[in-house]
Amino acid sequence: MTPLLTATGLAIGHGGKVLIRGIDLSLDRGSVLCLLGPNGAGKTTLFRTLLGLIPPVHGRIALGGEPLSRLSRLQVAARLAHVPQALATPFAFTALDIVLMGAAARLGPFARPGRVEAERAMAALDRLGIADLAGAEVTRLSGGQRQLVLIARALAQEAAAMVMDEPTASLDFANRRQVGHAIRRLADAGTGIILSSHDPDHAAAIADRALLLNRSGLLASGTVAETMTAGNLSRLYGIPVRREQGDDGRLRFY
Ligand SMILES: Nc1ncnc2c1ncn2[C@@H]1O[C@H](COP(=O)(O)OP(=O)(O)OP(=O)(O)O)[C@@H](O)[C@H]1O
Repeated sequence: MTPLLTATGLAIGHGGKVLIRGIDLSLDRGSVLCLLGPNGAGKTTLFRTLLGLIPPVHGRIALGGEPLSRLSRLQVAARLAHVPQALATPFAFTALDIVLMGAAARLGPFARPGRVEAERAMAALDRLGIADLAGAEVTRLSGGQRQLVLIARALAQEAAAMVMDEPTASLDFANRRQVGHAIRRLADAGTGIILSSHDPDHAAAIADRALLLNRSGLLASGTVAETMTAGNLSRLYGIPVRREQGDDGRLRFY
């Protein structure tokens, strides 16, 4: 089956200056790929490049087998949805308003969302278990609830793949777990998800594959078990890291 997203021989950076070169990645249906790396390694730059917001310095990106450079903004939106780190709006939109923006993302700029989009938005809220929050003002929701609304917005876009930049960064332990479960359930139902995290335990709990990036470039790429070794994480963060596997099979890092 054609991967949802591929990058081949990719070099990323700003203003033509290379930050990281030699990135090859592939995202399949039902898979969670986690980017790990220290602050400033280039995770957000990679995401922005994959979304077509900044041009690659070299290399090729394809969405569903089609070169990204040949796709219109609407065609990209139909293939790849973006979940930002946090909902940055001071306005009292309801959760349904926010999710409708995703449902309408595939309409032209002058089309108004109608009944079909409203139903799609409600279905997305329902799949994330927050249909009861549809009428709630987002400024009054908890950080975890707001993050679920953002994921519902991406889901309503009906793209096969999603990019999530540190989706659990500002969340407490319980909210992080709730959002993590929601992400895993979406992947198990077929969505391909590429996300970044600063928490190796959480990444190992929800991801199938990992990509380790530091300021010198791409350190490792492959399954969580083979890439998230104590040696690789020690090199990645520049501190000694130990890895243990619990009786439940979960990897934990100290
Ligand atoms: N618009 C820009 N123009 C020039 N350099 C930039 C720009 N945005 C980011 N950078 C630089 O690119 C490098 C990578 O930044 P990026 O935000 O991609 O890292 P990151 O891995 O997402 O970091 P963090 O974990 O802190 O979010 C940094 O050195 C940053 O200063």
